[in-house]
Amino acid sequence: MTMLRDPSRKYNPFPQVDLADRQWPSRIITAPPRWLSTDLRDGNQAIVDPMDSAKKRRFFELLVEIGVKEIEVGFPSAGATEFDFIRGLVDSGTIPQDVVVQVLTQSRADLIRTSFDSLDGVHAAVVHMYNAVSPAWRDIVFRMSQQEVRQIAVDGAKIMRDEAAARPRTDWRFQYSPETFSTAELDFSIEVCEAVMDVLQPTAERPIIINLPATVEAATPNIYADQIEYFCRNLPNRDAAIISLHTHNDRGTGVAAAELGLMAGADRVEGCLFGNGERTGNCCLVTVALNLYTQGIDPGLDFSDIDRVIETVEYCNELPVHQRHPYGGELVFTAFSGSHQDAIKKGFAARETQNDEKWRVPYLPIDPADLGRNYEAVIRVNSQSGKGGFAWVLEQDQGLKLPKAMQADFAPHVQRMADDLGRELNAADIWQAFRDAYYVQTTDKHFQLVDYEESRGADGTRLFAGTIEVAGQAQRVSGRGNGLISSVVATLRDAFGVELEVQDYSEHALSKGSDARAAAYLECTGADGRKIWGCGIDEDIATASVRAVLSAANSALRDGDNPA
Ligand SMILES: CC(=O)SCCNC(=O)CCNC(=O)[C@H](O)C(C)(C)COP(=O)(O)OP(=O)(O)OC[C@H]1O[C@@H](n2cnc3c(N)ncnc32)[C@H](O)[C@@H]1OP(=O)(O)O
Ligand SMILES: CC(C)C(=O)C(=O)O
Repeated sequence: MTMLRDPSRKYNPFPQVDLADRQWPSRIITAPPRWLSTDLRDGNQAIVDPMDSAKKRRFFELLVEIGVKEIEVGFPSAGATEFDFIRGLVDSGTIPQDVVVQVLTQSRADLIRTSFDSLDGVHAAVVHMYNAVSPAWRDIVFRMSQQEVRQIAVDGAKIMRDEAAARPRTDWRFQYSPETFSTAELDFSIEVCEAVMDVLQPTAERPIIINLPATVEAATPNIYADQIEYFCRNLPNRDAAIISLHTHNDRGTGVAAAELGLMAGADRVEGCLFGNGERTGNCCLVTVALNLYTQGIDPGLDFSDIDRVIETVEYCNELPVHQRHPYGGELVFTAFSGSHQDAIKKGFAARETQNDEKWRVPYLPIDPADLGRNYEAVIRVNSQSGKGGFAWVLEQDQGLKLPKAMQADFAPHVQRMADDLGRELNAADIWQAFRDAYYVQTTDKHFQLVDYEESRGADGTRLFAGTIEVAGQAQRVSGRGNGLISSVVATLRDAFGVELEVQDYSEHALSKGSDARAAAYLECTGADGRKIWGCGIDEDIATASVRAVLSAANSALRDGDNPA
């Protein structure tokens, strides 16, 4: 069996919705929807080993902490694990008063009653009933006519109504899902929902939740939006219904469908954290919420410590959050490639001079710090990286702010290391490459400063007098110049024949790295006019500059200049 040359023999294009005057494309979302987490139900029913009570409890507590106010806690009639967890949650009295728990049931009398049993006594609860309504399910699963399928819903609604009335300790609310809504005839879905509403008699003050699932995502998200707008416009007594979305991700557009569905008039979104759920998963609540956040809308869900959320979700689901998952994935704020690194580094630098809070860092749609992520992982270095990459890492890790021209000088050292190792370079690798390239904080070098003193002559010139180890042999040397740096340059020239001409010098205080307080950078030309860079790091800024000259001398020697 292979892919068909003519797939139209097997698959039909999804029909358009007849809604020429659709309004949703020009609407914008200005407020967050109501959120329902179905992690403990749709998510849980789709994992290899469904959660035990301890895991469900841990997940429940996480959802409460994040700020989710509506939580589908399970499918109580599925078995003892589910029922006991829900009953235990209720009996423990730990469900916060502002949180409403929800359970799912097929529209079958015994299952509905078990569902009410599981929640009886809780302050407030939603019983969520479903039955499939679309042609394939009617024909294949139920082998029933439209009217018979409609009757399943009506019968179930009557049992819900009666069970609720018989258990007055709880504030019961109702939810109905015409399962497979997205592949059903719209007018039939409306007819079934209207029939359920006729039984349950919702009002604007006590509305029913009508949840419209894309049980299997079968079309582009604009079609789902059309379906939602059509449904909202044509449902009688619309004010008595909260319209809820429940999208799946079979075509990879579950989040888009939910967003367009909100534009089309829905009030509520069901989904799972990081998109767990049947098959390709449910709509990811984290993504929808943070998409709103990046548009300046407070989603009402708090992902300030997203790594802790991921840790719990991964533990409970026993599924990893993909490294590229929007907002949460380990790599989603990381740039390896040179041009991205360059732009991000400039973006962060611009923020330091910018005088407002507006986020404008290229390639980063959100400030990772808002999600509790630090900036260290924003730029990582491998063979695809550029100067901005290692410069960022050296600055973050060691506090070194390499002059731009020195970055270019150091780049081939990093590139060589990345190519040789054939893997990502971590901060320690880059620091090692830097120390090797500029003979910084290493004993493995030709010229090694042991000690020195500086004095001023009567004519204003400076005298450098010190001990320098040359290939392991200590030598007392001295030289005179207009300043400390030039006196060290003169010393190296007079004592060892090293020709260096200083072109540029810069220094800065260090906030990171061992005990060092200052870094000095020296740009020189060697005997043949070639550029040579030196770097010195020391607690004392003057000594750092002396070290920078020796660093340049060592580099000159390595690169074949001025054999001493
Ligand atoms: C889209 C969704 O995610 S819906 C949620 C799905 N989640 C789950 O199914 C997880 C929990 N489910 C379970 O543990 C089990 O399915 C149970 C305990 C609820 C029921 O188990 P069983 O009694 O063995 O029934 P099963 O699930 O196999 O369903 C088959 C029967 O239910 C009927 N049925 C299916 N859905 C519905 C419904 N919504 N309303 C009424 N009847 C239904 C089918 O037509 C079939 O009937 P048949 O045996 O006469 O052909
Ligand atoms: C029960 C319903 C809401 C469901 O999970 C689905 O259709 O995907």
